[in-house]
Amino acid sequence: MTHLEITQLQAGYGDKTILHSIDLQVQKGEMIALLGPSGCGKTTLLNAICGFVPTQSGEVHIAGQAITHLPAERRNITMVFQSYALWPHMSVAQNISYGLKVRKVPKAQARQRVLELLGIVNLEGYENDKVTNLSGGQRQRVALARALAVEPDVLVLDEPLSNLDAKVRLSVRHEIKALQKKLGFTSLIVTHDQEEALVMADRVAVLNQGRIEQLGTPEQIYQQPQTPFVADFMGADNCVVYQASIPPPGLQLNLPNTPVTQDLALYFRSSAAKLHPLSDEHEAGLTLTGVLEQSAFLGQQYRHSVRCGEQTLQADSRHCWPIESNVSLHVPPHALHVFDLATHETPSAFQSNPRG
Ligand SMILES: Nc1ncnc2c1ncn2[C@@H]1O[C@H](COP(=O)(O)OP(=O)(O)OP(=O)(O)O)[C@@H](O)[C@H]1O
Repeated sequence: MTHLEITQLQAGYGDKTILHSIDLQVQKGEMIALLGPSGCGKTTLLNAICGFVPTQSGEVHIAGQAITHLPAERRNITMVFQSYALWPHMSVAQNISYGLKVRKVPKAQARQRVLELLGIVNLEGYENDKVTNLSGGQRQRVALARALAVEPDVLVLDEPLSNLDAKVRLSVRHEIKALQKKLGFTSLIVTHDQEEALVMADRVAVLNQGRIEQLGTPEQIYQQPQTPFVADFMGADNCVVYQASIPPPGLQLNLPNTPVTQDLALYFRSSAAKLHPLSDEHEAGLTLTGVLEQSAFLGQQYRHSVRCGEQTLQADSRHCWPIESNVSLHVPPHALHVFDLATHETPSAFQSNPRG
C-alpha cells in the first residue's frame, strides 16, 4: 500500500530549482535510501518532504492526504540528523519525551512510552544519564527513540551514521534496519555511502542533479544500472568506448550471438576484470592489451592500474603482477554494463541477464 506519494515535485530555494520532476511512491513499512553524490539534492528532497523547503510545483501525499502546503509542524514527520541534534542539558528520558511533551501527552503515558522506547533501542537503565555522557552510537539511538516516540507517519534520516566511527557504523546500521523491520515504520534515509544504502534499504533511489536517475531494489541498482551515471556511481567505474566502425587497436569485443553495430560505452567493475599473460586467444567478452603501471594492496586483493592505449583501467587480482608486465585485461560478457554511446540507453540485445 502506498503511504508516501510524491508526484512531479519541483522544489528549491527562492528562484533556484534544485529538484526536478520527482516521482516517488513509498510503501507502508518500506525504507528507501536516497543515494547520490554531494550536491545532487538528497537533503533538499528530505527537507521538501518535511516542509522545510517550499514546493514550487507538484504534490506530496501521506496516506492519501495532501500535505504539500502544510507547514512543517503540522506534518507528522520526524527527522534524525547526522549531528544527533539532542538537547545537551537534558537527560536521555527528557530528550526522548520532548516531542510527547510538546504534544501535551499526559506524563504517565509519556513515561510509559519512554521506557518502551529505551527497551526498543537497547538503552534500558540510561534514562537519567546526561546525553553528553553517551557514546556516539548511543546518542544516535536516543535520537532515533526521540524521533519514533511520536509515532511519525514517516521517519526521515539524514546521514544518521556519518559521525560514527567505521566499526560502530556497521553495527548501528544493522540495528536501525532490524528496528525498521520489527516496528514497520516508513522511512527515507539519505546516505552517500553505496554499501550503506544497499544493506539498509528495501529500495534505492539514485539521484543526479536533482532528478531520480534510477529507482529499484539494491540488486537491480547494483547489477542492472540503467544509465552510465548509475553504473559509474555504483562502482562500475571503468569505462571503455567501443566504436563499431573503427575498433581501437588492442581491443577485442567478442560477444557470441550479439551483433555489435553501434558505438558503445562499456562499464565494468575492477573486481570483474581479470589479468592474464598476453595471448592470441580471446575468450568471450571484452579483452584489452596493456602495460601494468601500478599496484596497490587492498587487503583481500591487489588493485592494478593498467595502461591500455590512451586510458588507464583498474583490475583486481589476488596476486601482485610485476610493474611493466605486458598483460591482457579480460571482462566476461555478464560483467559488462553496456550503453549506446549516443543515447546512453542499454541496447535491447544486452538487456537480458542481471550483471555482477
Ligand atoms: N539553503 C540553501 N540555499 C540555496 N541553495 C542551497 C541551500 N541548501 C542547499 N542548496 C543547494 O542545493 C543543491 C543541493 O544541495 P543538497 O544539500 O540537497 O545536496 P546533497 O545531495 O544533500 O549533498 P551532500 O551529500 O553534500 O549533503 C546544492 O547545489 C546546494 O548548493
